[in-house]
Amino acid sequence: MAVIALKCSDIEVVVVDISEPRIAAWNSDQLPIYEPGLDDVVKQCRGKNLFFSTDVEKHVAEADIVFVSVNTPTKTQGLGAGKAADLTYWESAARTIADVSKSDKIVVEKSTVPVKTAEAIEKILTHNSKGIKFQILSNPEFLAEGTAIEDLFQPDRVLIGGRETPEGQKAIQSLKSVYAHWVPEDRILTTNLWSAELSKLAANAFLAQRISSVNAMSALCEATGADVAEVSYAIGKDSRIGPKFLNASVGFGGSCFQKDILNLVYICECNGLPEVAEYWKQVIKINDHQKSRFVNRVVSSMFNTVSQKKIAILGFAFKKDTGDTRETPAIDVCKGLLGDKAVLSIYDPQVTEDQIQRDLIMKKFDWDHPLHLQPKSPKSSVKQVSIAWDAYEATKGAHGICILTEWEEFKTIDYKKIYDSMQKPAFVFDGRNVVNAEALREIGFIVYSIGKPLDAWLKDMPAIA
Ligand SMILES: NC(=O)c1ccc[n+]([C@@H]2O[C@H](COP(=O)([O-])OP(=O)(O)OC[C@H]3O[C@@H](n4cnc5c(N)ncnc54)[C@H](O)[C@@H]3O)[C@@H](O)[C@H]2O)c1
Ligand SMILES: O=c1ccn([C@@H]2O[C@H](COP(=O)(O)OP(=O)(O)O[C@H]3O[C@H](CO)[C@@H](O)[C@H](O)[C@H]3O)[C@@H](O)[C@H]2O)c(=O)[nH]1
Repeated sequence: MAVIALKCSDIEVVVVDISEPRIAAWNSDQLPIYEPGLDDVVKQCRGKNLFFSTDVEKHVAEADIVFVSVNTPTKTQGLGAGKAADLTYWESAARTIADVSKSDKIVVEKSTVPVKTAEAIEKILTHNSKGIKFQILSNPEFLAEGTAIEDLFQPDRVLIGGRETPEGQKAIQSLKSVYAHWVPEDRILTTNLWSAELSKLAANAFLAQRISSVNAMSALCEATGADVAEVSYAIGKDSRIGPKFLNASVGFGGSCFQKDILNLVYICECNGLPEVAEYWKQVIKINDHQKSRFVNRVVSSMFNTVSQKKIAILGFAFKKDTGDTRETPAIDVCKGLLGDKAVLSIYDPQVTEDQIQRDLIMKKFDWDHPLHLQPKSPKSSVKQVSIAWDAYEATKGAHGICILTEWEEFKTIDYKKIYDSMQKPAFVFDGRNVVNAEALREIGFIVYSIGKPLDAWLKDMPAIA
């Protein structure tokens, strides 16, 4: 919304949210999320044509176009628990729109939703409409965190789905004219509603599938002596495959991939397609396998026990350039190591202590609810976990280091200084392939890099899954 405000000075944008602390933060100098370039965009428009408010009803009533970007968590109870999208917040937003509207509106699905959600939303809106006309459009968001501003300034495509009626087509044109302020026309795709809704789930499923595919290969590389970076490079040269999104890792995280695939799996099951559902489920199974394979590698390399050993965790966010920890692989890796009684010292340049403690205690899927509905701070903290201010403090006296986020600073820290302060033998388990393994081996470290030929030490201590 901030980018729309920046690019369309003739449009007034009001962002409304039921969370008071969040809106207060958006109105302050300390924005509630870390995203490169965002501060600058907000500062340029806030108070001019970009406003943040908790007065949902007033601003919805006044708007011509309402973008609904509320959370769509995975259901934790009842029908479809663990898979289906929980549309409680969406339904509540739609009811608010229906209740407070006094003029015709375009309602845009910006949240990622199951296919056919627009049909349900239409029913809620028209049921209470008092003669007011609503047009529903699907306009899924494809930005990635960490590069959100770049992605929004120069999107590969903007996708708008709408009804095939004259009113639907007119609404599509209205939304298209917003993006046309800065996006070339040939990058604005228009489709029917269901294609737009499904394309979002399909895009994330394909992207996640690429990572699970390369991660599956990484296991085979370790077993055979192949190097996953060389394999990725070689296959990426095939223009049909392409070079992007082929980095092996400790596993994918983030608020979208797992949730959206589970949602896709559920939709397949509901449509009588169990084989298709099973196919997509494998993407998540491989991702879970990759995380537990990493934990097993750490434990087995360190004489099959990490009990009471200090392990430094470098990086907790789900990727670099964000403070977001939703579904970060670091949660499962840390829980796995804690299960083996390790003592963890965690450092991440953008994640707070409170957030890390909360993540290690929170139940699966609980993170995806509005802030004020989540537990405020952990009832108790995980005692074997401490948070460090930098990589040197985190690694002091440690037996091993796990690199779980690819922050640039982890490439340039002084590993000799770190080695000297650690217990010996000193281990580095690089879950993001960011370090120069050879240089670290020369210092004296035993190094494990995902999908790379194994040190003699590691070969002698196979990780049994
Ligand atoms: N984060 C991403 O990079 C990304 C990218 C593409 C799509 N999406 C999708 O966008 C949606 C939102 O994701 P997010 O990461 O911004 O989630 P989020 O949890 O950070 O934000 C959702 C906000 O909606 C507010 N909210 C809930 N119910 C409300 C209501 N009835 N009225 C007003 N506000 C309400 C919450 O308080 C919260 O601040 C999800 O469907 C997600 O899948 C997210
Ligand atoms: O080669 C790669 C690329 C990514 N990742 C990991 O995959 C996860 C997701 O990364 P990324 O897709 O870059 O970030 P997200 O912000 O989750 O963005 C995804 O999810 C968004 C929400 O739906 C979509 O809008 C974006 O298009 C889609 O890329 C992260 O843990 C990455 O570290 C890898 O392990 N290897």
